[in-house]
Amino acid sequence: MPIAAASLFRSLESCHTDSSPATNDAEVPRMEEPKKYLRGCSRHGQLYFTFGVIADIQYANKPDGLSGWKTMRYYSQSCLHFQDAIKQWNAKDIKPKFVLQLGDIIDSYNKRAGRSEESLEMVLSMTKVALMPFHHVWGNHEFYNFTREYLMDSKLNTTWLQDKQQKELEQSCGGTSDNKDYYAYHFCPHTKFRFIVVDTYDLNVISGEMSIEKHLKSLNLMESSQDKLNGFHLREFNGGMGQEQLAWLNDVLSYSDQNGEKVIIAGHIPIHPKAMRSACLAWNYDEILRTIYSHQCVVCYFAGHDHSGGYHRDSHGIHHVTMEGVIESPPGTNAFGTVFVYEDGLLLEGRGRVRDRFLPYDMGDTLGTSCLTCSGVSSKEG
Ligand SMILES: Nc1ccn([C@@H]2O[C@H](COP(=O)(O)OP(=O)(O)OC[C@H](O)CO)[C@@H](O)[C@H]2O)c(=O)n1
Repeated sequence: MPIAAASLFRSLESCHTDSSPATNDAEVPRMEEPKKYLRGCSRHGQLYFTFGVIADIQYANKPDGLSGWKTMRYYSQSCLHFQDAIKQWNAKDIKPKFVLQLGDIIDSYNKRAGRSEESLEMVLSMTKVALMPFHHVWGNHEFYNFTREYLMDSKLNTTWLQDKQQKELEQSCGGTSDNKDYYAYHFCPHTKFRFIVVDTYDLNVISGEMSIEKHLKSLNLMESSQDKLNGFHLREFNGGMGQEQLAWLNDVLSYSDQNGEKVIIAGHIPIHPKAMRSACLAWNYDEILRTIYSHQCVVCYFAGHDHSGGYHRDSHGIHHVTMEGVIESPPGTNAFGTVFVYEDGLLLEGRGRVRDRFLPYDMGDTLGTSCLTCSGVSSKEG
C-alpha cells in the first residue's frame, strides 16, 4: 500500500465505527468538523460544498412492528429522525447546499388507511424549516401511494430545481425535459460537479401507467424471474430504467465528460449487486452500469431501498453507497449523512447507522480500489 494511503488508514482508525451512536455535533468544533476524519491527511484538497443525504423515511401513523422481511420498522420514530436530521443540517456552520431524499418518504400503509395525501403533507411540512432545498427521488412506496400523474404534479417533483441550462443541453442532445414520461433531471451546484436524479421505476409493475413498450418490457423481465440464478432481483418491489431514459442519461454523461465534470447519481434502487444485501437491485442494472461505464465522469451512485445499507467500489472506481433506512433506525439512533465534496474525494459523514467513509475519486493506482472507512476497513472489487 502506498505510504500516503497507509497513513490515511492509520489516521482513520481512531474514528468511530458504524455501530457507534450518533456523534453529538456540540463535541466537534464546527468549522473543523471534516478534519476530524482526515487528521494527518493532506490529500483531500479544497472543500467545494456540502450536501445532505437520507433514505427511506417511510412515515406512517402506525405502531412499530416487524416487516414482511422480519426486520423491525420504527414508524413512531421516522418523522422524529427526519426532524432531527434537518435540525442537524440547519445547525452546521457549512450549510449543506441541498439534500438528496432518496425515496420512500411515506409507507404503503398510508394507501390502505386512506391517508396518503395527509401523510405526505405531514412529512413534507417538516422541510419547511430546512435552510436548504430537497431533491426528491421516487421509490416503490411513492408508487404504492400515488399514480405517476399525481407524483408529476406533486411537491415530490423537484424538477424545478434542475440545471437552468438543462433545456438547452437536452435540445442539443435531441430531446427536452418537457416530454419525458420518466422522472429524471440533473443540476449543477458547482462548475465541476453535476448531480443526476434518476427514475429506477421508469419500468415497473406497480403503477401500470406507461407505454405499451415499457409495460411489455416490464412483464418480460418479471417473467424471466423464474431463472433463480440470474433473476433473484426481478421482484415486484424493484424496477428499472427504460431505453429512452438510458439514452438521455448517456447524453448527459457525454456532456459531463466533455466539460470535465464529476457526476453523482441519485436513484432509489441500488444498481450494483455488491452494494446491497437483499434482492434490492434494479432489474436492468447491467444495462445501467454499461451506460455509466461508457463514460469517465461518474464518481458515485447513492441509493436507498435496502434498509440495511451497503457499499461497494466497483472495477471502474465508482462508489456505490446504499444508505441505511431511517425507518429501521431504533429510537436514539438515526440514518442520514452529510457529504463534504472535496477536490480529491467525497467525505460521507454518517450519523447514527450510517458510517463515515472517505470516497476518493479515481486516482489510478495511488489509492488502489480501496474505500477508506473510519473503522479502517477497505472494501475491494471482488
Ligand atoms: N418477505 C416478503 C416481504 C414483503 N414482500 C412484498 O414486497 C413488497 C415490498 O415490501 P416492503 O417491505 O414494503 O418494501 P420496502 O421497499 O419497504 O423494503 C424493501 C427491502 O426489502 C428493505 O430492505 C410488498 O408488496 C410485500 O408484500 C415479499 O414479497 N416478501
